[in-house]
Amino acid sequence: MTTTPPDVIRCAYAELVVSDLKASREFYVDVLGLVVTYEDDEAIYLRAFEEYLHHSLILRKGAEPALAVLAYRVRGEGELAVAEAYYRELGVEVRRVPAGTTRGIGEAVRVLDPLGFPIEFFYEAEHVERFTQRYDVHGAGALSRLDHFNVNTPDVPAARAYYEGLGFRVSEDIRDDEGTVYAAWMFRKPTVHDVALTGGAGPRLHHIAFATHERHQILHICDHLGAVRKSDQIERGPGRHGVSNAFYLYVRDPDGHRIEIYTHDYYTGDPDNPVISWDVHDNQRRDWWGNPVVPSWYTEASRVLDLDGKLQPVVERTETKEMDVTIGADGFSYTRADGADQGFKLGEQV
Ligand SMILES: O=S(=O)(O)c1ccc(O)c(O)c1
Ligand SMILES: [Ca+2]
Ligand SMILES: [Fe+2]
Repeated sequence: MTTTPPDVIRCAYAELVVSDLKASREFYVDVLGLVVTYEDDEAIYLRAFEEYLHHSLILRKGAEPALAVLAYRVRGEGELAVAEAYYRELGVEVRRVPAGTTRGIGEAVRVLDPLGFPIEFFYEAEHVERFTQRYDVHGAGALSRLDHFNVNTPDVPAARAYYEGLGFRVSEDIRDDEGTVYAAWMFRKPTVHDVALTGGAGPRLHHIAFATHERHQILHICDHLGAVRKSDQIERGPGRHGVSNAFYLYVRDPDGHRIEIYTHDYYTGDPDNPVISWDVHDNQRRDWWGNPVVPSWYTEASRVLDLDGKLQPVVERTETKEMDVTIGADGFSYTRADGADQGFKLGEQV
């Protein structure tokens, strides 16, 4: 690449297509407590309590539940031309999007990136009230901000190289002793990640994560789902991640889109931030307490749309799959890496 990449600040918003706006509103607003910035019959624009840009999540009514866009904020309007040149040199589809194409967002550049994801770069956005200290409207499960995207892509090293080209750095990864890489976490903002690359058939959206300040807010969301008899929307957790050290919960929205609620990861902003590499057979990598990763977490994810709103085909992963090497007949995970008793968990337990 001869051109410099756009200066990305952070992950900023996602647009999800949902089949039933009312059912989705009950999930994202009534249960998760996101704030409605604007809504009409076609779409709902949502933000978390610390956010002052117009939205960090759009729910758009449509027949085919899918990811419509992942948007990154860049450091200034001038970065749009940089993004345009960078992606034209990559040889992928690039479009200039006039201000207001997306309510609340200024001029933007949209690309279908080399991994097959619809990505937007923007700077200008409408400011709305920041509810940081509006404790009178925070629920007991208040979400503070969007934290990261997690995407399924078949070739993690290739995806990592693409994101490193964009100036993202790796904070943690999961690999085996043959050198297969199963996942990588990459950041621009000084936290563990803005985007995670999860080896698997892709392009697919694995999840979108919101941060809370406190673990008890995550526990309240679990209790709230129990109270409305929607505990089946809890997919995995609550628990403590090995990678990132975050306390976490995964829930599935009415269309099956996966949302993570996440708190307590760590600062990564210094140039010499040490990269943490996990052995794929370490049973504490994905849950520090050794609790099992439910198979649906490995297999299910949301399809993505191209820039014209058509479903993108999915390419299977050709390298070994994490689920195959850690659970099932050939799978194993240890709690202790060496010594007589390694605390093996049999496949069906992990
Ligand atoms: O399950 S992992 O500990 O690998 C993990 C760490 C951070 C995340 O955001 C995540 O979704 C999953
Ligand atoms: Ca706490
Ligand atoms: Fe996550």
